[in-house]
Amino acid sequence: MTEVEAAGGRTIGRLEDRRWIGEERAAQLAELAARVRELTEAVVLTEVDSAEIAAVAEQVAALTARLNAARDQYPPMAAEGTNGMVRQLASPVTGRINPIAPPVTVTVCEGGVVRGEFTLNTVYEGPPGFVHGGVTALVLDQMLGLAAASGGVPGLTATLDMCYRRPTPYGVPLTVEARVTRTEGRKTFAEAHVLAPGGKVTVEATAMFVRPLFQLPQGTGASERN
Ligand SMILES: CCCCC/C=C\C/C=C\C/C=C\C/C=C\CCCC(=O)SCCNC(=O)CCNC(=O)[C@H](O)C(C)(C)COP(=O)(O)OP(=O)(O)OC[C@H]1O[C@@H](n2cnc3c(N)ncnc32)[C@H](O)[C@@H]1OP(=O)(O)O
Repeated sequence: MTEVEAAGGRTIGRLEDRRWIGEERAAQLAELAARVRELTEAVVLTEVDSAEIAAVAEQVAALTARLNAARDQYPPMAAEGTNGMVRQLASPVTGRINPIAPPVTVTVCEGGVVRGEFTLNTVYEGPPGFVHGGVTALVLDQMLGLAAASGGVPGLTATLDMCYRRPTPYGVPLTVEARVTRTEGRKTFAEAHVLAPGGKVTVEATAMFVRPLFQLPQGTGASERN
């Protein structure tokens, strides 16, 4: 397939280097990731005594060693989709198998419009009581990139501009909507926003994606489903 060269001669996007996992294994890993998300929040919120913390730390280290007993060099970034497009299962935003992903559930609509549903827990706190602005930027970047890939030209983020209108609450369902505004050659422009319950916009973003001169892997030009 493709060999993609980036700065420093490093190659990216060689999908043939990745393990392609099936639905059953993806679902099993998604279940594990969900348990680890709960663990992460429990670590942040726990009030158990120090002996218990030490005991749990030992057990978690043992569990990590069990998973590392057989381990790959790369995430299984892609699994085959029904339409021949790849699914980035370990995305830090949409990846069901990645414990640091909220994860955002994505729907790709017609005409470069992408919609996502997600809830952030206390782990993502920035200002007390609200979501960290870098986390909403992460989510918006990914959704803008997906809009570009599905309705414009797939590319890397060249610019990302954020406008924080109101603090974003955690622990409640949030919506993110992104759409392509125009395409000029290798450049795709897109806009997006995050909506709190009740429909109030908390964050707006605009971005420009540039299709790199190196060849992108097959499957990056349309929808990403998780
Ligand atoms: C993208 C897919 C990757 C593979 C994934 C595989 C499977 C997944 C499947 C589906 C996924 C689909 C979508 C992915 C979703 C989200 C994406 C995540 C987004 C990221 O997480 S991505 C990481 C952060 N991102 C970078 O790591 C970029 C580092 N950067 C570069 O790699 C280069 O910088 C590059 C390529 C951007 C441009 O480089 P270049 O050499 O090709 O282009 P060049 O300089 O010739 O510019 C051409 C024209 O763009 C204008 N231009 C360029 N840069 C500009 C700027 N900053 N401001 C204003 N204008 C700018 C010029 O002014 C000129 O304009 P003009 O033609 O009018 O003169």
